[in-house]
Amino acid sequence: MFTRRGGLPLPPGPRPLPFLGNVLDMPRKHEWKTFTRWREVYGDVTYVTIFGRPMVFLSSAEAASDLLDKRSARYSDRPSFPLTDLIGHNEFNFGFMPYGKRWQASRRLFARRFGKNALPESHDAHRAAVGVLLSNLLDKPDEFPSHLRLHSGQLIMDVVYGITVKNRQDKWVQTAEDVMETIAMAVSPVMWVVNPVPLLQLLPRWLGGKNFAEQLGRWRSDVHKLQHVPFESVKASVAHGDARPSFTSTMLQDLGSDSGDEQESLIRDCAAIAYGGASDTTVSSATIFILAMLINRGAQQAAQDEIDRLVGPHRLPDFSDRAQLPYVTAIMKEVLRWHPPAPQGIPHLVADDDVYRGYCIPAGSMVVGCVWSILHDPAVYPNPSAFMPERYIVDGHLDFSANDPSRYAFGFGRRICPGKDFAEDALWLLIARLLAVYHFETAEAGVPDVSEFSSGALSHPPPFSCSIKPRSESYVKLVLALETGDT
Ligand code: HEM
Repeated sequence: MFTRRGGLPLPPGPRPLPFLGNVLDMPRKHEWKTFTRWREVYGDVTYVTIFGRPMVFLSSAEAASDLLDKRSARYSDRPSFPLTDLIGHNEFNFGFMPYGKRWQASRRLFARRFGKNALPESHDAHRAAVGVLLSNLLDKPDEFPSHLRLHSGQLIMDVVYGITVKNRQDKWVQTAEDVMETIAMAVSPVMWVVNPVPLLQLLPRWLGGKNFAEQLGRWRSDVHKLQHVPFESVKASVAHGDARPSFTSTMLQDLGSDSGDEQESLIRDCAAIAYGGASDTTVSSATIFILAMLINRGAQQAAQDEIDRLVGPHRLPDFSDRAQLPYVTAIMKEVLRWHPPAPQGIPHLVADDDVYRGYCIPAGSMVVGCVWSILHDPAVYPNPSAFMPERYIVDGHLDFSANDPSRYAFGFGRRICPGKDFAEDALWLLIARLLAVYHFETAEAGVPDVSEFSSGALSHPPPFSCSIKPRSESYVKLVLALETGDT
């Protein structure tokens, strides 16, 4: 099982086959379950190879933090993903760029709108998007999955481009959803090292062969549209002097007249990536929240009691109430832990040979922080499969200093999600306001099978139905007043 390299053993892992390596050991679905099982069998640092390419799986907080956080200078590169590269993401998407100057410049620019200090600039957009969500739920509660998608599309289009999205059929939302679906597939573990394109091109057309080349062309064209079309529209508005405030318009206005195309393309690319990073993750976490409320009715009631005591029925909870609503915040944290939307994060790449606990970590290894396994470690989160917000409440106070799920759910080191605090704001307001206004109850079909979350880079709960009813007439009036702007 151990192969020596530079005199040191490689970390343990499943026995590889000649040439193929561990290709047959790689999971095809519910990857997080396999990675957690590997922890039980081989320990929290597991080594596999696929066609000679080394991969290291870190499945404890200690191992992930030792390498990806504390040695981040060495562990912050990205492997290339064959399909994302073919679609063109490596050319503009800093999430897939190698560690380097363009990546650093992108992160700096991104932080100007999505960093902690800039968060209040987006609060009105959060309130507006949640307002539309509350109102849509009043009209057509059964269509909540579609309303959640609209909420995330509206929020991010508003913040990034100042564009008002009216419905899910909106062309911007459609394009972004298509692009995101492709990314999620292209970055899923089965695609980490296998390039499916040459194989698929060899197939006859009736088996998807030539169609796949056409499909690739469509994907590239979607990416191009997402990257250029909304940006060009904002650029034109800035030139006319009638642009709405947004990440893109502010950054373009701040550009000096002598700044070149390079700076402008950086703004354009960061804007497109913000949409990509935010849309599906926000939908997934919001849907997981609703599912959790069906499963743990006690948690729903406890949060509503807390809101009733502090806020009452004549206004909606707001960001200024956050410190006084610890149970609502605990629910938000537990949503991120119970089923993290990105269960195995995005793999990093180690630039040079390294040594950890006496093992050699070879240069060029793909290094995966197993987010789900870490957040389901029973030593840190007892009874990990239960949805238990009270695990963050100590002596009546919110305390997640020892077990904050956000330390892992958003990835690691210098690559940690740059939208982390924005995402928490979005999820917190959505949870606080939905719980204030609505009761969530199991529909006739019953509670869905929670083991059936979708596989891949971004994971969603299985489709489920749910009964959503206003908690009182006074909340109905509040929501109707939001519709008329009469608040
Ligand atoms: C619940 C919501 C979210 C979750 C769970 C999440 C999770 C993650 C994870 C696990 C990574 C990989 C980090 C790593 O490589 O170690 C990541 C990267 C990234 N996320 Fe998020 N994210 C969320 C929301 C957002 C939002 C709202 C934005 C934009 C506003 C965003 C933008 C990005 C970008 C641009 C990257 C690439 C960073 C890089 O490679 O340097 N994410 N996210």
